[in-house]
Amino acid sequence: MKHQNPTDGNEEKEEDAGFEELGLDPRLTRALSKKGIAKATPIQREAIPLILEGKDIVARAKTGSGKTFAYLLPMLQKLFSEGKSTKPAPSAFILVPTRELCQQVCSEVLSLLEFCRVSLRVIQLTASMLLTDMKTALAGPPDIVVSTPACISTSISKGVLQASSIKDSLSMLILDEADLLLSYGYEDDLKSLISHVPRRCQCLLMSATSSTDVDKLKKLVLHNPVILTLSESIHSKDEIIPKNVQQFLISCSPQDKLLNLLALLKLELVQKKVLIFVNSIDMGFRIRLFLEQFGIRSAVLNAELPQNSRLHILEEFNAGLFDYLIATDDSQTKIKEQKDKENRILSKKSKKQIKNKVDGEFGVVRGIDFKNVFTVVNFDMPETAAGYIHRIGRTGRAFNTGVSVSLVSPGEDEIIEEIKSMMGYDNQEQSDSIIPFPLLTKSAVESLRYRAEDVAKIVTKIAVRESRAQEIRNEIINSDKLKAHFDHNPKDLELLKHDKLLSKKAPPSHLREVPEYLVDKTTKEASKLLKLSMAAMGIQPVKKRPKLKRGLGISRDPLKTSSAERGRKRYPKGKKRKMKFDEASNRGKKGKHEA
Ligand SMILES: Nc1ncnc2c1ncn2[C@@H]1O[C@H](COP(=O)(O)OP(=O)(O)OP(=O)(O)O)[C@@H](O)[C@H]1O
Repeated sequence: MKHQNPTDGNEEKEEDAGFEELGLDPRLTRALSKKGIAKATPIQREAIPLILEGKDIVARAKTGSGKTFAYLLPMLQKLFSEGKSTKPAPSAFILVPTRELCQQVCSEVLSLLEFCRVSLRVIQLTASMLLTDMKTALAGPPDIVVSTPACISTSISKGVLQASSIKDSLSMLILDEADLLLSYGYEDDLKSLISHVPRRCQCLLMSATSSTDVDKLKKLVLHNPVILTLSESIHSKDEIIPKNVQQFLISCSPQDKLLNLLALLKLELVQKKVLIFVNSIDMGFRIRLFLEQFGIRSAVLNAELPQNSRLHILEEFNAGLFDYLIATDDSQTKIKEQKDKENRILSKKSKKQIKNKVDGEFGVVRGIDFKNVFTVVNFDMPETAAGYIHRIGRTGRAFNTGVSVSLVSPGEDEIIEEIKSMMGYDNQEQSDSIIPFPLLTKSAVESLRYRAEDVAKIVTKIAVRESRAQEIRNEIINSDKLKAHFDHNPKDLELLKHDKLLSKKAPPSHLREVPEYLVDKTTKEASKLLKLSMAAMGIQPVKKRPKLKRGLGISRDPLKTSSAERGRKRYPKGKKRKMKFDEASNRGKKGKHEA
């Protein structure tokens, strides 16, 4: 096992290495330049020549560093040179932990093949496929299969893929997000597949974080691999997180997280597009309902949605059709809950009756290439340091910059310490690596407290549950429409809006804008500074979305209340009573009262 570090002195020359110097086929370099990709990233500079030489490699590089192309390009070149395959089984397997990643990698391969005008066939396998669909997909056979380990082992156990043919045909096996493959419970699937992998097969292991699982996989799959570490020092923080991601935190109570999130977004103190991570689907819907009362539209990406709805939401968000996406990163909790539930239910019902509501292959953190996300917000802190790294790795990808803001409540402090020590921040000079967010002042937060607390009160558990059920109904209908529609119009993104209003009543318009008098001078300056710095970096502010359609209520400016409202009975100061939805929404019309 060899460790490879960039040691030679001609780093500068290498820095500008184009793809031609790496020995890539001109069809591939032309394809990359058509995609506007000219300069190789460090992981690509190191990995591509070694893979072209036929070496097994373990590539550990930070999130967003281009690992996908680092293995796709040499893999395609190898298959190009093998020529049209007459083999009885696929030549290459790319194994990934989630269905979303399958889709993403498969579309990357398709796009490269299209540009190269090479007629290799790539397919993806997912757990929701019927056996007949699997048979159809694997007929031929295809040259490249992108799949989760579970689907490959199912197709072998069901005889759709012959183990003997794999032994004769497989020339490349790639495990992407390798450390997650085992923690997602794919160990048995991998072991059953690996027993059929021929010795001559070239195996690649890619991940941004290392773990004992990766070590386990190395022993299982690789032969005398080259271990690629791509950082100046083992403990450099850049090793796993791009240095172009500025990491901030806001300490607040769990109850004030919605208020702080509202202040960040409403006072425009963070740059769009914004990806908000939560640990549960309920919290995702609570945030969505809360924000839409203030005219901030979003979508919730979660495991309950039909798969093509999830993919369509990702495509719409990447296409910039909406600016805020709430992603439920419940990978750890979901698997644990599912196992607990199955164990509890098993005593009463047989396993086969368990309807698995939640898609076990769902995952929106690892490897998903969200386009142009400038800000990642950890509304709930992740359960592991690796989870944090992959979440904030959704921004600052390739050569872009990004910002992460974590809302940390007193019970979440230790995960911050765990993260700092994992990233080698424990020594003093690096203790400022995750710093308090400087643009949000206490007065700015307090200025929105009344409104936020009023609205938060009406976003009850029942409202969340109802909207969650409503969303499922909408998306199942959409999903059927989507399926039919996409068959005929694959490129159409306009068909469905996933960020449409979820509340039963149209939000009151006065909550949409923050009145001038509520925003202190410092905050105004900060917001202006942010816009100027983005403009200086050539990042256009995301265009304003068209105003929300007027609901049943007539929207009016809170400061110009009607005579009837001016005469409305005012409650003596301090006298609180249970507000209903409409009164809470009218509260803003008292204008000065809030200041
Ligand atoms: N050489 C390059 N120059 C510019 N952009 C690139 C280059 N290589 C890849 N990219 C782009 O960078 C983004 C991130 O690439 P990729 O998803 O492969 O990163 P990754 O290392 O796999 O990230 P993760 O750890 O999240 O899986 C993608 O949008 C990709 O198209």
